[in-house]
Amino acid sequence: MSIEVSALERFAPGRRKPLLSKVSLDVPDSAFVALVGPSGAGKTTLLRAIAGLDPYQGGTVSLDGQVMKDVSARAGQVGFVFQNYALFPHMTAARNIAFGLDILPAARRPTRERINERVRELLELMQIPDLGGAYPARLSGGQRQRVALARALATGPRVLLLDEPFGALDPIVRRSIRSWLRDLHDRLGLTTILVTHDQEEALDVADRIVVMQDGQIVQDASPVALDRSPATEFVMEFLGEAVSFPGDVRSGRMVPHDPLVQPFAVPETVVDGSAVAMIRPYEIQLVPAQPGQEALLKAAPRGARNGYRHYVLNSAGHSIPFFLPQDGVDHALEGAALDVSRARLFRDGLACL
Ligand SMILES: Nc1ncnc2c1ncn2[C@@H]1O[C@H](COP(=O)(O)OP(=O)(O)OP(=O)(O)O)[C@@H](O)[C@H]1O
Repeated sequence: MSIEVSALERFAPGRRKPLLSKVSLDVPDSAFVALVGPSGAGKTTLLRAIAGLDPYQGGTVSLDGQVMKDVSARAGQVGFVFQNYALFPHMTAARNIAFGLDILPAARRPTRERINERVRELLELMQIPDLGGAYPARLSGGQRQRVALARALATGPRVLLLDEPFGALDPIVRRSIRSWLRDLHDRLGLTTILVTHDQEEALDVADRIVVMQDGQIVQDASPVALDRSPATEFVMEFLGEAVSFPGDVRSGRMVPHDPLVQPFAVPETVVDGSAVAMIRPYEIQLVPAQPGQEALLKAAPRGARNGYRHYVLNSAGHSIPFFLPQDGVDHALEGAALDVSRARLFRDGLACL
């Protein structure tokens, strides 16, 4: 089921800035989208508006091209799991899962046998077949999240909205539950929007990442496109550690101010003027310094990871982290300069095209 959000606006009393300012978003059928952004960007506000849980003052939300007016219009089609959407503590896992079916009007409610069968199916699907009789207090965090997901899926929704559902889980459980969630999404043919604070989680699980800032969408792209071409300096920094090298573009070459960094070619379309090159530490490479160029003398080792050693050097007033393969490090450092030709270029905070 596709989701189309068009020019959505939400205002709050006593607040001048809109919580959502003309947000538009198209999520095709079967897509898995991660919604990321700093705290207060409007992610939860947008998700709740899509779910129909909060009012909005302008714009529309459509499912499969049908404009949805309120939460009842979405009933049964949209399942949601919110971080604070706790299980009912006085009900077993099975009754929690059945809840959405139990409260249906009599005419639409399946028989008791059919409901119990559906609960059994969902417990199987969640890989917790024996926990139907357990009360929430007895379940681990990961098991509770599976029950909450089962409850959201009980009515057979085609859209799943998840707001930080794994926030409280430890990193190992979190990693395994998210790949399981992705499998589930694929198997059930769902359309899923996941709000997460964890960039790695977003890049790992989603086929599209939507970055929000100040109640607006600043970029909507695949993980690969987002990494290769962040639209703004903010997006570049938000998605992971980045190092900035201010400099000048002159006739198709970027010349960083830092003397340790080699100039590099940029597309002819980038006009001359000041610019900032931004790069991930693992993309920085060492190359032999050109004759007459300042060369690296030393860098402080800072531990190792995955066969690479982490270094930090101080140059031109700021520290530059980078990684080198662990073999042959020492002679690679001496007399070297930094190659940052894999950097993205920005001007006034926006990507240079
Ligand atoms: N009902 C409301 N009335 C007034 N302000 C609100 C209301 N709901 C949210 N806000 C404000 O709107 C902004 C966006 O909040 P929202 O919860 O959507 O952000 P978020 O991106 O989900 O943040 P977080 O990552 O911290 O959960 C925040 O500044 C918040 O204080």
